[in-house]
Amino acid sequence: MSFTLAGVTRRYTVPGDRPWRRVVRTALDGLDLEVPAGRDLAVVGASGSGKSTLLRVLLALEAPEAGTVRFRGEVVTPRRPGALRRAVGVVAQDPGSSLDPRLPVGASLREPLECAGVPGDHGERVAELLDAVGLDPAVADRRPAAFSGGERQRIALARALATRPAVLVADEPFSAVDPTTRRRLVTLVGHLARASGTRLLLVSHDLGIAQRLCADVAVLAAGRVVETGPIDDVLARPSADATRALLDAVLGVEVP
Ligand SMILES: Nc1ncnc2c1ncn2[C@@H]1O[C@H](COP(=O)(O)OP(=O)(O)OP(=O)(O)O)[C@@H](O)[C@H]1O
Repeated sequence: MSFTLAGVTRRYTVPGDRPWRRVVRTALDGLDLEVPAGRDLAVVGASGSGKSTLLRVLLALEAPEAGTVRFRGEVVTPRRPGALRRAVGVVAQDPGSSLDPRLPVGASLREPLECAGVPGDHGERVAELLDAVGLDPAVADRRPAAFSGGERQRIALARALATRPAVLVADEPFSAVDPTTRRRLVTLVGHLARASGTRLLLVSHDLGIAQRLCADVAVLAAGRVVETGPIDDVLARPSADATRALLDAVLGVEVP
């Protein structure tokens, strides 16, 4: 996958406690991160640590105020995303945000193929994608409202994988579904990624899911990467307070 972020700072200016006041929030604070090719990375961290902002900057959807984002060695920006858009599929937390409620799901699956300029009417690929995520290809003419939350997330996953991207970026993709559906989706994502050779870049607050799907982890705190490495080692021997706090929250005990 091969992303390199160097000294990335992203700030937001928000209204303060008086109409004329403004407060600057530093979401990413000189963040450095190397995501090597051929590895699956989980980005974990407490709420507000900057995970979603990191994804938006890394996907060149937002420009940082300082620092650079490189994809396969090339600097990428919202105006010049280079090879990035084609190489990456994205699954959001809420499948509602990636599926147009007015479109039959077959059309939603066709869209990324058309945008990428893939020739043909894509009927076969749409059927293959629905089948791959465990849905009957005959449902292609139904609209998103006809599906459950878990099914919609499967369709969003199929859409993200439609163009056979090199990297699947997923922001808390399992948080809006019930535990049973979540387990099935986690297994499905792992299976599909392995089957298609797609690398995963997963944002999650669930360390168990992160460990199940990714070999590496980067722990974020206050807009910086405070610890990174093989996830089994990091979770067994955490060195950053933020990692210990995440483990405390999962285990319900203090990790020394
Ligand atoms: N569009 C925005 N406008 C204003 N502030 C923002 C915006 N996006 C993020 N922030 C602020 O930046 C900080 C980091 O937010 P971010 O959503 O990246 O964290 P997160 O780790 O993804 O949190 P969560 O796990 O709760 O989703 C927070 O203080 C947040 O309020």
